[in-house]
Amino acid sequence: MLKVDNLTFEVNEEGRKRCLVNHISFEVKDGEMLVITGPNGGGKSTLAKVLAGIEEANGGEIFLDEENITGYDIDHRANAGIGYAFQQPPRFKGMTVKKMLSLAAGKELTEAESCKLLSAVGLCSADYLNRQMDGTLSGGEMKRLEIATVLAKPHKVSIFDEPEAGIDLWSFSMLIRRFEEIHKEKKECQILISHQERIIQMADKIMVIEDGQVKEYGTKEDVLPTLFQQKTGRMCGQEGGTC
Ligand SMILES: Nc1ncnc2c1ncn2[C@@H]1O[C@H](COP(=O)(O)OP(=O)(O)OP(=O)(O)O)[C@@H](O)[C@H]1O
Repeated sequence: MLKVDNLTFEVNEEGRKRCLVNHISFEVKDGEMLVITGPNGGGKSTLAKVLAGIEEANGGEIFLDEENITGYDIDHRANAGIGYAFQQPPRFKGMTVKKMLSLAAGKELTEAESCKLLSAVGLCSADYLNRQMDGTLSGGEMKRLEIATVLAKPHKVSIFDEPEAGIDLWSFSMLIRRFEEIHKEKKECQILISHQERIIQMADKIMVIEDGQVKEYGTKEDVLPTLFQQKTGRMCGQEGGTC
């Protein structure tokens, strides 16, 4: 189980503090899927980066199965069981897809295992296994490979930031199927950041984040009916304050 208590993260913008994650608390039980949604620039990716240890929280605590992981760096959190797929994945020159998948899995993968992973994200292994993870791959290909690296091994918590972004409809359907399979196994906590209705519909719980704050948080049954009717009244210059 992941438990997040009063998490805050602020940045200094030209001498002014701005709170991007403002006292956020929530929990995700084993087997549960939380979908985080909300307007652009609301703080969803920043929250994901703080959870993964890419950004360091200014306050609050994160527990993974009773273990306080707040002080852990990115490697330590990954070892503790947090898997994270970036919104815009980084490229690695000199690394093949096959090598990257094996590194992500923590063991040398067979051809069949790599193939299964690539199929889950709609890629044909014959075309990709020996490709370099570099600038020759398109944005959508990189995105799908990044997701495959998170799917390469079980995690206690898997975080996917806008998995739908830049992915064609056919690959998206394959991916949804894989998320549903993991969800049915009821072992991992899944956190999906998304604006996509089909993904939001899969959730057990939905959290809406705006201006770094939780605007709605509850079961799908509670949050979904009002979700698509909400309007945001945000004005220029109103975003964010201090934590
Ligand atoms: N390191 C940083 N320094 C300053 N501002 C930042 C930093 N990282 C993000 N921001 C700003 O914080 C706000 C939240 O960004 P974030 O990427 O978390 O939003 P988001 O909810 O994921 O948006 P989207 O739906 O567009 O992906 C944005 O206004 C962004 O420009």
